[in-house]
Amino acid sequence: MGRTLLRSVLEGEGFQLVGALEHSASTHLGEDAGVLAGLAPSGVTVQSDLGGALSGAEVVVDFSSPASSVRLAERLAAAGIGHVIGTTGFSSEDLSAIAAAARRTAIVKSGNMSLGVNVLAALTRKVAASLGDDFDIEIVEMHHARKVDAPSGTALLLGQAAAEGRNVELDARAVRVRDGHTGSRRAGDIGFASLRGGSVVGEHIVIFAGPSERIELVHKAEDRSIFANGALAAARWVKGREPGLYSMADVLGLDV
Ligand SMILES: NC(=O)C1=CN([C@@H]2O[C@H](COP(=O)(O)OP(=O)(O)OC[C@H]3O[C@@H](n4cnc5c(N)ncnc54)[C@H](OP(=O)(O)O)[C@@H]3O)[C@@H](O)[C@H]2O)C=CC1
Ligand SMILES: O=C(O)C1=N[C@H](C(=O)O)C[C@H](O)C1
Repeated sequence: MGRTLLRSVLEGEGFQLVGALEHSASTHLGEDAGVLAGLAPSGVTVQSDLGGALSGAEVVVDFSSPASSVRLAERLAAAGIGHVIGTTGFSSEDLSAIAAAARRTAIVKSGNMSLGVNVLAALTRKVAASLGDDFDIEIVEMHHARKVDAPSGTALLLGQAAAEGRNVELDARAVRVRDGHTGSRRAGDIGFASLRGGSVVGEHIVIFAGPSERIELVHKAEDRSIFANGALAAARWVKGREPGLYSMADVLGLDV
């Protein structure tokens, strides 16, 4: 995502790249960020020094790992710099740390930055609210072979929308893995299935399986630029906002 994001920043309008941060073992340290993204030199060098990378920054857009996003959230909160978090795979402790940071600075966090998925989440909430427990909700996701977390952040976001539509807690209803003699499906559960393979950018299906009929809501990402462009819309929106933890529905003004 770093390279995709660099291309969107450097080719788009209204943004100035002031820093590019990587982990300390990255083979890209010292490279020009523009060249790394396949563009003309940008004059910004990829570095692992947080203080250096943050110098002059108004907003940080962060697609990294849970541990680094939490560390970054704490640093940005102390500095009062806006934070856009696209990272997925957080533990509940990580989420609490991010919520605490959001008391001191504005954070937009979403498991999926695209317009399409956030509209899909709104639809999922509405369909879930319209149907009873005799419609079983299952969420299927497929991603490229190198994705490291499951279920995807998007699947969890869609599961959360379904749970809100049904007015239940996702944690109490989620079935994230099935294996062996599981027994029959419990009415009201929200199931997840994760597939990994090849170069799939990201596909999600929300299935409402009822007696003798089924509704399926589908999103297929075709290019990672949709995530980068959504993150930049969030960066523009979050700059100068009051501290708080915001979603892409807030950024996009979706009525959900
Ligand atoms: N909220 C959102 O909208 C999004 C969130 N994320 C999250 O951001 C974090 C960082 O993500 P990311 O930059 O991918 O992590 P990494 O930099 O760790 O990349 C993961 C690996 O997957 C490879 N890869 C990415 N896309 C594909 C594909 N379509 N086919 C085959 N290989 C692929 C990358 O290859 P290469 O280095 O060559 O690109 C890289 O080796 C993660 O937590 C991820 O879930 C990611 C995308 C959108
Ligand atoms: O790791 C990815 O690639 C993606 N991660 C996000 C997720 O976990 O849902 C968003 C997108 O689907 C791509």
